[in-house]
Amino acid sequence: MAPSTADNPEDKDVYKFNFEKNGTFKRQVSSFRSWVSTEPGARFPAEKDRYVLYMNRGCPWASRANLVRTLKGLEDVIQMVVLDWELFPEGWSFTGRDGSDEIDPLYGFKRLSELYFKAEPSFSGRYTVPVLWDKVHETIVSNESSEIIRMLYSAFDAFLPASLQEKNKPDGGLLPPHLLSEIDDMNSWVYDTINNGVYKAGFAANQSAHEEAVRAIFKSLDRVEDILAKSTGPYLFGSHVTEADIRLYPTIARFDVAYYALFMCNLKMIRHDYPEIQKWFLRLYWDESGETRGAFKASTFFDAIKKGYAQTPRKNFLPLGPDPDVLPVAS
Ligand SMILES: N[C@@H](CCC(=O)N[C@@H](CS)C(=O)NCC(=O)O)C(=O)O
Repeated sequence: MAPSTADNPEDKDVYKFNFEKNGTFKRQVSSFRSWVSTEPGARFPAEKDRYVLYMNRGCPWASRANLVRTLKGLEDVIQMVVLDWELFPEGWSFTGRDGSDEIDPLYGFKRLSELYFKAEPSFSGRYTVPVLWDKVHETIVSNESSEIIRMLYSAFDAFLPASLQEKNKPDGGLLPPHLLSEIDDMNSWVYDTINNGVYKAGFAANQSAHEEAVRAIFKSLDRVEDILAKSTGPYLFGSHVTEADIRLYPTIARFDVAYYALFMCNLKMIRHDYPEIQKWFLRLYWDESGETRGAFKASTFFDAIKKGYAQTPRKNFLPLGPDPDVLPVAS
């Protein structure tokens, strides 16, 4: 039987978040932080058919992991399991709805929490996606998407054709060593004010925390717009897709369809107000070339995104946007 939905999302324990003193939403720090490695003797060696990515099509953090799995062509190397888009009171679940898995194919579980308890019987944190699972040690390697994606860039390259291996890619691949510190710098403000910023806006405990988050989002989107306008190529760091594009993309894909209305990030829309970001987004979404092979579109599920965010609790914030409230008469 499919798990039941709480009538009022506010009643769900899963939506009882932690906040800073000023009311800013505080995300849990991920607790499984091991790495798949090609080093001899590694506890989690890079092997084909050994690891499983548990994901959810609405979640931007899980989607970035799915995106990199597809971008790298790892579909036959790393198994993927899809949970329902709805966050039930018991957490992420297997229902078979909308293309998700009916039941956990490994252990017959109905909830993601069961996997967490299999890995660590005393686990007391949140049952988040994505999860990278090791079928040999029967445990979670990592539940931190920023680290999972870095594992996927090159650890499994031995199982891929030469053209998909990072060492053969022009300009150093998805995380070029010469751009590492610049990409890390960008990741840090993009995470704080955009990727996680939208959650700070939507899940703020009070109006002023909401407003602070919304203003920070648009300040950073202006900054991204400027970076793209000055870029020497179509992407954030020039002619090739890098981690910076990968980490920005899931939030931009969700912006107009979910965050604008449902998290009240409504000072501006990407499609109408940010021409450079819109051009960048459409290029990535529709690209079928050898550079991405359709991976961005293939990892974007608007139906699950809308349904997933529509079931999150609404707060009665006073909307900041649109800005201005009314446009001048057209001349
Ligand atoms: N830092 C984590 C965050 C993952 C995360 O918060 N995922 C959300 C879904 S978008 C989740 O699973 N939430 C369930 C919960 O908090 O109970 C990552 O990037 O992997």
